[in-house]
Amino acid sequence: MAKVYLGLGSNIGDKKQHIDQAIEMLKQHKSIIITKVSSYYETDPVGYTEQDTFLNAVVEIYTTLSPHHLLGYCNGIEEILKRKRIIRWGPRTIDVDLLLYEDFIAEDDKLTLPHPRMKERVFVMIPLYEIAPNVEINGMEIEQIIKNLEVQGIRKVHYGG
Ligand SMILES: Nc1ncnc2c1ncn2[C@@H]1O[C@H](COP(=O)(O)OP(=O)(O)OP(=O)(O)O)[C@@H](O)[C@H]1O
Ligand SMILES: Nc1nc2c(c(=O)[nH]1)N=C(CO)CN2
Repeated sequence: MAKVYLGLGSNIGDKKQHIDQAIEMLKQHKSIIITKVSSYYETDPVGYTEQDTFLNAVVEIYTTLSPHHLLGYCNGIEEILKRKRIIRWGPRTIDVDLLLYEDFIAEDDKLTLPHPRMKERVFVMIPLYEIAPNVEINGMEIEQIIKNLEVQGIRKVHYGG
């Protein structure tokens, strides 16, 4: 079984419902076990800023799927939740990114591991740190990476009940 971290993001419609649905679909796969789910964070848009705030979270899973099969399943979740690719880094109902797959390093036309932009993204690093405070990315400690991040707005969301 491989330990994998996935990043989830939504900024269209009912953002929480989209993230909940993506997690539900991950749970439904017989070769995926979800072991940790971070808090949900409201985050300012990064990259393309003329869009609504995002809801972001990170999950830890164990899977027997290969990296490319897992990417295919994650892309399927995006399709079911009607994600449209119109603007690069633009609005989306759901984005499911492979952040880390064990300590695999990969780079081909479909998949780069670790995710190439994760270390610059507060919306990834803060939820990841919450559930994996000792993880290393490209040989760097997560605490060190977080110390060097530029300021990007992020607020933990507290749901009642
Ligand atoms: N680690 C990865 N996780 C998810 N997709 C990846 C990864 N590495 C490469 N890709 C490729 O990137 C392509 C574009 O992904 P996507 O449309 O989700 O990008 P984005 O979310 O808009 O931007 P970003 O890649 O900066 O998060 C996907 O079709 C996929 O093949
Ligand atoms: N806050 C935030 N900004 C983004 C996000 C995201 O998930 N959250 N995803 C992007 C492309 O993957 C681009 N910008």
